[in-house]
Formats: sequence, structure tokens, C-alpha cells
Amino acid sequence: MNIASVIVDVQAKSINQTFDYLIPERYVDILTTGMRVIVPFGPRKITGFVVGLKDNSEFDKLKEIIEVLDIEPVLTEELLELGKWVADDTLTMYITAYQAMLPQVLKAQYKKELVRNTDERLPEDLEFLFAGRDYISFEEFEQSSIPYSKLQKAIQETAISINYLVKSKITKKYVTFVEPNKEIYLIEESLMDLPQNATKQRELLGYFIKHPNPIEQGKLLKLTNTTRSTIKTLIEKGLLREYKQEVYRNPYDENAFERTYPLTLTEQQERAILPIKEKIEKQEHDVFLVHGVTGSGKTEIYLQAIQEVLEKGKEAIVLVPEISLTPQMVKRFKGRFGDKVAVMHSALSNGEKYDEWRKIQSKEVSVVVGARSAIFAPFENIGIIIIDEEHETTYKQEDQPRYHARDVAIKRGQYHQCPVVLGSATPTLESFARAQKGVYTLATLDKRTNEKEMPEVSIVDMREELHSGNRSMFSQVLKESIEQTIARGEQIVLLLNRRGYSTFVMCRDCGHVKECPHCDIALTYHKRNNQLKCHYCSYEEPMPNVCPECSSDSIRYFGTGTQRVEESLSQLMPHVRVIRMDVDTTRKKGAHEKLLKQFANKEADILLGTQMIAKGLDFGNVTLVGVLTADSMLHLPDFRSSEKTFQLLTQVSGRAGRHELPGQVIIQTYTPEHYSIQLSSQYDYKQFFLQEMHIRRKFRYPPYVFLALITVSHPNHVRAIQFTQRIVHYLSKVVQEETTTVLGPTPSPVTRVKDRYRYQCMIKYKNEPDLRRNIKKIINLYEEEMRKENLLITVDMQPYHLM
Ligand SMILES: Nc1ncnc2c1ncn2[C@@H]1O[C@H](COP(=O)(O)OP(=O)(O)OP(=O)(O)O)[C@@H](O)[C@H]1O
Ligand SMILES: [Zn+2]
Ligand SMILES: [Zn+2]
Repeated sequence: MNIASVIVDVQAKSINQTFDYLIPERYVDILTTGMRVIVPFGPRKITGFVVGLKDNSEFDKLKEIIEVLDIEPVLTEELLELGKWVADDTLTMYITAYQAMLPQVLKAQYKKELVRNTDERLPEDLEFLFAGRDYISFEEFEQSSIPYSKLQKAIQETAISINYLVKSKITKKYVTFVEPNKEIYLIEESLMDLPQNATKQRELLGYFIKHPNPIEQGKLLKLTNTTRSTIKTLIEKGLLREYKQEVYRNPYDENAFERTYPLTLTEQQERAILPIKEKIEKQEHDVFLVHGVTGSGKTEIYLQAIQEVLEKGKEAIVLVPEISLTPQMVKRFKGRFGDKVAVMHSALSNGEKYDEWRKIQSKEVSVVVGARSAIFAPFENIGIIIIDEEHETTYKQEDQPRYHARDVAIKRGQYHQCPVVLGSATPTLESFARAQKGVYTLATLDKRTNEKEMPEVSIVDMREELHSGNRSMFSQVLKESIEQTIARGEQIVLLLNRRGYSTFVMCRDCGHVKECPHCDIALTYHKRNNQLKCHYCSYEEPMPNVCPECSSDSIRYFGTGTQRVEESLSQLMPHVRVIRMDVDTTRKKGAHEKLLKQFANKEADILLGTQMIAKGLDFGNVTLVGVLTADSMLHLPDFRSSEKTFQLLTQVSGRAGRHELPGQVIIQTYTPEHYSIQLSSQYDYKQFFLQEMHIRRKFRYPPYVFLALITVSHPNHVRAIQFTQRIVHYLSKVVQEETTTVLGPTPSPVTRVKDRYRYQCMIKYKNEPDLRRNIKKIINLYEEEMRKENLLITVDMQPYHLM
């Protein structure tokens, strides 16, 4: 087959098709689907993915592939298909989906070089090409007439390897090893032949007689206190040999993880894992929702299910939210499965990410623990996929392709006929509803493994604090409890719920929050024209000067940063030691880890932070959790704000009393009667689910309907509205009138970004099989305007951020 179908890296809607290229003679045998190539496209050279091979093309005058970038395919057949599905489902380009599946290094512009790994003679023409050098540029090879297959063979035999140079940085790391070049008895003989005064050489040989194994040159020099030139002399004498070997950059030192062994499961855990194991055994797909309170031992269930999978020679993918990829979490997986585990998260350097990815690709590991994109791990024999904290919104990518990792997980689970396990103490309404319907299999763990009660939660009404003259951010109760906890030598976690501050407006006297009369969602304050707006239905009204409920003039939007809390803490309680954890203090690599270690070592009394401290932390000495303002998320212009508040409060409460000491939680709020706050304080997920579902049904939000969000942006305000208007108009005509609602044009919450005006059209639908096709049509319709007028239309088929 000498023709390749290629998906090219061109961003235009009509390019979502394959182009045929001729495969030059020397690539014919080696080119397979899933490899990247460089092809001519108009006057340019661009990259592309080979998605098919064939003998005939309906086009004539095909151009030739310029270069093949990979020796092994970077995408498997499964991933090629999956990428298409992701692209179709999220309405993006195939090329965008493929690129999202690969580590950054493989997306960047780079050069390649060939590395010689052996002293042994290479095939004659390759030997000639290297001409005594260890490294040559790939171009040199390309310019030679050596057949590609010869190089591929040398690579397979590991005599030669390919090195990718990213911005002249080496992506693979090589280390020189030294080892004896003769049998040890011969080395001993040579040692005796050496003159007495050749002490350094004698020392070196003496070392190898005792330790005949290969050793890193650097280590050897240190151990024997010799120099490079001594080694060289012995190599020249044919007694030692050296070779280069690739080493992976290892961000985690395996030896640092204490080995752990399976615990005897509790009865609840046993009941939860049984049906999962059954599916593993039968090699069948199913989706499980493990709904377990914090500290109920969900992670142990994951570990033992994975164990089962590994014993069958299969692989496991574990997704955890980015911010809970703490050393604690990594430790639990590395502790159980050691170097079988690859870890993928954004704090790794590009080189480290690439190394972890290649460990997966070469099947050197069989477990990957990672953030969202790890769902595309190039395993080929997956036995289980686990999504921990399945309610986390970070599983949805907010960039193209706007996919949800849960959907991709289920797709892959179906392909590999393996179970997908979703775990959470506070499942999303979507997942729990599916479990109720029997679409997912539900397992419930309502007890902590330590048999301890969930920590007692008290709610403090901050309005009353204000009325009794306390204007600080700390209620009397919280202040006293902090003092008492510290006096007992125990520790405190303080959460400042900060997301979305200063957008909603609240009366500090009575707690009244202005909401939209039609949507049950807080109005957003627009500073520019001093208006309050609803981002779901476009309702608006002027910002009031006094509270419409109680006529107080304390109505305002307010903001508090962690830094201010820290200051105020040190004023109030000067002796208290605080570790502040927020985006500012954790920006540096490893900072997050360092702060947690300090806290674990009891170098501080209080861990103060934003959302990032709510999850996954397991400190035995934490007995008090305080939430400074539980409401701040409640009034975001987001129909999920109650759900998110419930989740956050439940998660953070779960940080207290996890081991022997009993825990206590204090929640400060201006709206103590809100059901999210009330029900989370009672750990009543079920009641929350029922109440929230009722509201979702009433106002027609997911999971009762599906949402799609089309955002139009244009430099000209009027044009932005016009285009959105036309889209709304067009869609209204083609959708099913009774069950589908098309809303808009509505200004995006942040209406002007970078001098572009953004308007939205939201579609609420139940069953609209043609919706994707219709939206695609619209995009095609406006192709010319997009090019000429700088019009931008983005589509999100599963919007989470309605911004
Ligand atoms: N079967 C068991 N026997 C004894 N201890 C257990 C068992 N299973 C888990 N544990 C311990 O209980 C604690 C809580 O378990 P784990 O962290 O797995 O719970 P979780 O449900 O994942 O919690 P969270 O959702 O809060 O992260 C851990 O310290 C763990 O080692
Ligand atoms: Zn008021
Ligand atoms: Zn509204």
C-alpha cells in the first residue's frame, strides 16, 4: 500500500477530512496508521496523522509525504477512533482531538537526532554515517541513501535511538554506564599485569572484580575516586567498555514510598468491590458509582480492584482531580504498586510528562494515576478505569476539545469491556440520577472505616455576629474553638471559599441576595453601568442603594482574600502559626508539597486555604475545620452553585477527625437556612439530591435536560448581538418546539474580553438527535464572516462554566 490518508494540522472547518499522499519508496514498509508525518499543504509544510493506508486514491497527482516523524505509532487504532468520536461529540477538529491526546512535546516543533548506544559495529552504511560520532542530526540520515528500514531495525535492536530536541533541549536523558569488557578472571589477570604505580587503574579494576555489574560513570568516579581519563585508558586497553543508556527523569523516587499491603476490607467495602470484581472476571463493561462518605475507604477499594486487574495482566487508569494529586495520593498508589505506576499531572515538566507517557506507551508501567488527560493513556489492554471525586468539574476540559473525561472513560470502558468506577462522597446529580435509574450500579458506604461518627457540624449565623458588634471575619465560636484546639496541641483547617467573589450582591445586615425573578439564580453585578443582570434569561435591574428586604445600606458585593484572613488572624491571635495555601503560595513547583509536609510535621497550627485544601488531605491531628464564608459560591450565576456548595462543605468537613481524635466543623454563613448548608451539616446527601432535583426539574436544568452553549464573539458589539440573534432564530426553527428551548442572545457574564463582545445562545433540550448537525451547519454558514470579520463562534455541548 503506497497511499496514506492523513488528517492535517489546519484549522478550518472544511479540513475535517483526510487528504491522500503518496508514500515514498523508503517509507513504504515502515509507515503505519497512528504515526505523524510532515506533508506539503499548499505552499506550506505541515504535520498530520496517518489514519489509513490504501492502494488507490480517487485523486490523481498526489503529493508525496515529506517526512515520517515516528518510528512507532503514537496513537493506537483505538485512540484514532476515539479521537474521531471526541471530535464529533464536542464539535471540534479531528486534529485538535488527536493533539489533545498526546504529550506537549509531541505537539511542539522539534528537531530529531540519532544517538549511537553501542560500541559494537553497526551495519556498514550506518557506521559510515556516524563516522565516529555519538550523535548525528536526523537530517544527515535523511540526506543519505540508507533505507529507512535499516534504521528502524537498528532502533529495534536498541543500537540506535531517536532523540527529540525541543527548542534545543534534550527530551530524553542519557547516562553513560561503564562495565567490564571481559570475563572477570581475565580482568584479574590484567590487574596482576599492571605496573604497581598504576594505582588508579588498579583501583578501578579492583572495583569491577568485586562488583562486575554495570555502573553509572558518575557514581563510579565518586566511589573509586578516579578520573575519566583512567576509565578511558582502560577502555582503550579493551578491559572496560562504556555505553549510553536512556534514563527516565523520575519526579518520584520509588524508594521513598513505603510498601503497603491490602487491608482486610470492611463489610461495606467488601459489598462494594464484589460486583466490580465480578465484571473484571467476566471481562464485561459496567459503570459503578461508589457513593462513600469521606473516610469510608474508597481508595482502598480502588487499590484492591486494580490489584485484581494487574493479576490478569491488564492495565488500569485512575483519574484524580488535579488539585488532589497531592503527594499523599501518589504515595498510596506508588506504595501499593511501586514502579508499575506512572503519574501524570500538570506540575511535571514537559520532559517529565513525556517520559511518563512513554513508560505507558512501552507498557513498562501498568497503572497510570493522573489528571483529566490521562484518560487518553495509550494502554491497549485496559482492565479498569477509575474516576475519583467524580463530581469535580476539572474533569471537563474548558478548551477545545471540550470533552468530559467521564464520557471518554465510559467509551474506552465499552471498547475494552472493562468496568468504569466513579467514586465520590458527593456524586454529581447527573451520576446519582443515573444510578437511581439503574444505568449505573450503585454502591453505598455510609460509615467511616474507623467506625467513628462523622464530625459534628455547627452553623454560625454571621448576621447575628454583626448585630452583636463583631465585625471581624471570625465568629466568637470559631475563635474560641481555634484557641481550644491549639491548646490541646491539635491542628485546624480553615477554608476560605473564595471562588466567584465580588460578582454577587448581598446585604450584610439580613443576608438578602438579589436573585433573578425568573431563574432562581443570583444576579450578577456589572460595574460598568451599575446594573444587576441575569445570565440565563437576560433580565436586568439597577443596583439598589439600600437592601430591598430590610432597607439597610449595607448592601454590597464583597471580597476577602486569604492574605487578608491571614493578617486578621495574626491580629486576633498573634501566637498562632499559619500556613497559607492558595494560588500565590503554591505557584512554584513543589511548593504545594512542601507546605503540606510542614503542616504534617506540625510546624503550624492552622492550614488556611482556598478550595485546594478541601480535598484528599488525610491528617490525623486535624480536629477542627472552619469555613469562613460558606455562601460565596451559592450565589454565582450558575445553576450548579447549590450543588457545588454542598460538595465543598461536605468535602472539607471530611478533613476533620479522620483518625483517632474526634472532629468538629464550624461553618460561618449569612444564609444559615439554605438547604445546601443545612443538609451538608447533616451529611444528608439523599435529601439534598431530592431537593435539588426538584429545583432542576422546575427550572429545566440538567439532569432533566441537556444544555448546549454557543458563544459568539465579535469586536463590534452590534455585530455580536446580530450574529447571536441569527443563530437563535435559525435554531428555533429547526428544533422540536415542545421540548427544546433556545435562549438568547444573552451577554456572557464577562461580556467584553480583550475588546471582543461575547453573546450566548443556550439550548435546553431533551431529545434533539440533529442538534450537532444543525450547529455544524451554522458554523459552516458563517465561515466567510469568521475569516473576514474576525467573528468567532464556540460551542460547548456540555457547559460547566457558563462564562
Ligand atoms: N479495610 C480497612 N481497614 C482499616 N483501615 C482502612 C480500611 N480501608 C481504608 N482504611 C483507612 O481508612 C482511611 C480512610 O480511607 P480512604 O482515604 O481510602 O477513604 P476515602 O473514602 O477515599 O476518603 P476521602 O473520600 O475522604 O478521600 C485511610 O487512612 C485508610 O488507610
Ligand atoms: Zn437587608
Ligand atoms: Zn433570569
